[in-house]
Amino acid sequence: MSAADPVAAAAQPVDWPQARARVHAAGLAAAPPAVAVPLAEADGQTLAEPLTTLTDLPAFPTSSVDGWAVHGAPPWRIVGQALAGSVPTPLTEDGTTVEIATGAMVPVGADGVLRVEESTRTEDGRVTGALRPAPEWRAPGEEARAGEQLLPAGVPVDPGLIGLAASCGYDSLPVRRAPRAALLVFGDELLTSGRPGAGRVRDALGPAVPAWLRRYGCTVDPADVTGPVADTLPAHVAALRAALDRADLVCTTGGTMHGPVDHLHPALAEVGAEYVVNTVAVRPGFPMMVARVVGTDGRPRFVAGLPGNPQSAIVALVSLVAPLLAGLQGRPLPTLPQAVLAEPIRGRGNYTHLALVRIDSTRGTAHPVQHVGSAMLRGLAQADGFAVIPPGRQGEPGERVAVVPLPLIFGERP
Ligand SMILES: Nc1nc2c(c(=O)[nH]1)N[C@H]1C(S)=C(S)[C@@H](COP(=O)(O)OP(=O)(O)OC[C@H]3O[C@@H](n4cnc5c(N)ncnc54)[C@H](O)[C@@H]3O)O[C@H]1N2
Ligand code: MOO
Repeated sequence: MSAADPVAAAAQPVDWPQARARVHAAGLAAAPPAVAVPLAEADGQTLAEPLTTLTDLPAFPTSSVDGWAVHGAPPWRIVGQALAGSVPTPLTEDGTTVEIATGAMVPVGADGVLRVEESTRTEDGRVTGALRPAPEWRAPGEEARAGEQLLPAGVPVDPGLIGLAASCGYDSLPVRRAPRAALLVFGDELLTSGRPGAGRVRDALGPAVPAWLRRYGCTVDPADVTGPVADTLPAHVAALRAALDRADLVCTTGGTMHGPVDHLHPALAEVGAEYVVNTVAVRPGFPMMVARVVGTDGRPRFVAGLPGNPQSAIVALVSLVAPLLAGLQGRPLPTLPQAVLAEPIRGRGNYTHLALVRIDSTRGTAHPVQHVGSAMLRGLAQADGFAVIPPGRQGEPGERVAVVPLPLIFGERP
């Protein structure tokens, strides 16, 4: 092996927390510039600048009830109407009122708004009743003052944020667009349909990884999922080049080791990739890696090598791909929730152990699941995430540990 041989560089696994921080920083450094997108297209993108309100919220004194805006002492003579959507004539004369609708601007000079159901009419058609002590309108700025920061940069744009942005005057938002990902599946032994047998297994990652990636906020076009790629170096290099032309992130599955038909590392060398992280001190999934490839346009792209064992591939997704994508979207490194272990979990020596668990969200406890071999997916399909058992430790019942969540929607698993 020469010093330039990427296999030689593979030697030292990086600590799991350090690997996460390193790929996140690499993603952040390569985050594309902000673009303005219409509100209706912003869901799932990432806010690139803090959201500050463009006006006071509310922007004008707003009646919160249907009733009467009054000036002076009762009874009040009706002098007009204030409907939502316009600027009402000021109330200047004592003993006058305008009928007002919920959401209408309260006229200048109003002392109060009387609810319609708490008002009566005098014989001569005037309005009377007792005002409640608390005002029945929303004061300008009671929710926020013009220029006030409502949310920081780096938060995901979701329907709640979109509604808030509309309410404070935005037509478009500065966002970092969702990264585009591609997937290359390596492994001649893989079947893409039918039942496994006779030495051949079903490709479990080609259908599943794009779905996981979309849940991390990526765009994955079905045309960008390729596989199985033939187990030759030229086929790997060609597939990698084609995918790098289209995608910000190319995930690969399998071939992360150095077996006779594992061509990932030599293919990375051919395309001029440099490792960000090459092998991580974590079990399962230690051969996971992330490399950067600078395109002819000068823009960096990333390759994430997920190990072929199916559970290990998902460990690599939650361990490295999630922080990398957070960085590429200008989001902070995801903080990990915690849970209390309900049962012991063995340690894995000098490696961090990521152990599949179900979370009981009412009790805040983490429960190990069965069928968790790195080649198995049965445990994963019932789990909410992975409990993190640090190197040199055992997970003891009652101990509070970090949990890396799978990107599931809260409450999605029964
Ligand atoms: N001599 C050693 N061999 C292996 C070691 C080791 O330390 N020394 N580590 C094992 C570990 S750990 C892992 S993880 C795997 C990683 O291997 P690769 O990333 O090179 O993956 P492959 O060899 O291509 O496949 C491994 C395994 O996974 C199955 N596979 C692959 N792709 C898929 C897929 N899309 N869907 C379903 N199953 C898939 C494949 O058939 C193999 O059984 O290396 C170990 N070896
Ligand atoms: O680390 Mo391997 O991923 O144990 O299966």
